[in-house]
Amino acid sequence: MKKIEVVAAIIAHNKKILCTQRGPAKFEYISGKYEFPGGKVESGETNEGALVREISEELGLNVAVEGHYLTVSHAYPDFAIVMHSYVCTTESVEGMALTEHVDHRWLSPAELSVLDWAAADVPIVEKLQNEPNEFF
Ligand SMILES: Nc1nc2c([nH]c(=O)n2[C@H]2C[C@H](O)[C@@H](COP(=O)(O)OP(=O)(O)OP(=O)(O)O)O2)c(=O)[nH]1
Repeated sequence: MKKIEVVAAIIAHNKKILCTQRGPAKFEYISGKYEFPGGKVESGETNEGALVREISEELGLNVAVEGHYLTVSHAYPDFAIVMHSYVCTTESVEGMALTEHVDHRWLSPAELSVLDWAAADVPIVEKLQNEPNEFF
């Protein structure tokens, strides 16, 4: 089975977390799901470098990577992912513009479960809801 390595940003701002929604996708189990923005690591990149690049491309935001949060392995029916999540902060969200997502929400950890998350994200959402953090 194809295996991909992905980095994802838990962007904290004013004690809320940025949640982004994918548009229509090839696989129904990914289509329209909420996720943490990010993407695949390119060759020669560090995880942190890939994350800063992806967030700039997808959202026009300049983020600082504060630290590793949780790595999740998940097998979807057609491919498997290893996803490394990192807590990120940004000084300003002014001028944020979604280039790849169809919706975004800023939610507190307790509110995250109102969204329909990609399956691989569920362990991250659960950790965010169960463990207090200085950022949100
Ligand atoms: N960025 C991100 N991707 C996630 C999350 N959860 C999850 O299952 N994924 C999956 C969806 C995608 O199949 C893959 C991320 O790859 P990607 O964002 O680079 O790209 P993609 O497959 O949409 O696009 P492409 O570059 O292959 O055209 O990981 C998440 O929280 N963030």
